[in-house]
Amino acid sequence: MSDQSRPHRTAAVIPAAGRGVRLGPGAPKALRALGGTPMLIHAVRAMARSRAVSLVVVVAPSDGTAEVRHLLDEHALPERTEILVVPGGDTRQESVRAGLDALPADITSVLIHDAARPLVPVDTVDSVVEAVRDGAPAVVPALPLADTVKEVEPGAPGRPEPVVATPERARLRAVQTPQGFDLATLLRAHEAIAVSGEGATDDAGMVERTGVTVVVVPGHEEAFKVTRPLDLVLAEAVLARRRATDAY
Ligand SMILES: Nc1ccn([C@@H]2O[C@H](COP(=O)(O)OP(=O)(O)OP(=O)(O)O)[C@@H](O)[C@H]2O)c(=O)n1
Ligand SMILES: C[C@](O)(CO)[C@H](O)COP(=O)(O)O
Repeated sequence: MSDQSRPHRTAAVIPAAGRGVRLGPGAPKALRALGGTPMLIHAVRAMARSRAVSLVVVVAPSDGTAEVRHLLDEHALPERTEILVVPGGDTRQESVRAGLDALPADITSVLIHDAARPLVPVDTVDSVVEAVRDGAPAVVPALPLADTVKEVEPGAPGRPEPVVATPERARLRAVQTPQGFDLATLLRAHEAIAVSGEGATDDAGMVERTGVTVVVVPGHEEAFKVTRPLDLVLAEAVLARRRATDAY
């Protein structure tokens, strides 16, 4: 359980050090444009829109910290939000760890948010923060699945893969970010996983392995991850619709 006696201060860590291989050749994914603005700037604004977030740590490509600092300086961001930039690592897990290491001592809870999810609405961010502040040590936004999922036995490349199981779809959720944590809980998970040397595809998965219960709050369709070229087409369409209908 989180320490309820300390005053809350929430930070967001944005891992943005990936190359974006699945998106295709070009600049690191977080620096590519969405509606004329780098995806990372959208992601920082998405975190800063939450009144609960007073610090954002951007984890930049290790050879791109100066470029990222420059980008942040030239785009409008709320003045009440402090922004730090640190260099990332070779894996998402290492990049998140670099962001956590930069947090000041008064931070009690943290959001980990993919730069690759630039359009997450503030209500989703706030509901994650609220659940953590209410005492949940680990919270993920998630949506039910539309497709049926099969577990397969991976075989040789190009060969059909045998199905070994069909998990009950109604019990499955597709997990998004920001994922919210009591900071001490997430740090313990990172330390435990670093020792065992195992990788993990999200932070909540690491916390689960330490025996802590992770809870789910509703995610949002527009919090999807820009991973492949078609995702960028969809993100452009969502952004254009927002700009036509909101003061975005
Ligand atoms: N070494 C890494 C790898 C990933 N990330 C970040 O983790 C988030 C989720 O990763 P993903 O969408 O897989 O991004 P990439 O690793 O850039 O994509 P790909 O796997 O296609 O190269 C992204 O914001 C990415 O920048 C990171 O900070 N450091
Ligand atoms: C953290 C995540 O976005 C949750 O769905 C996802 O696991 C990241 O995976 P990636 O392969 O690093 O994009």
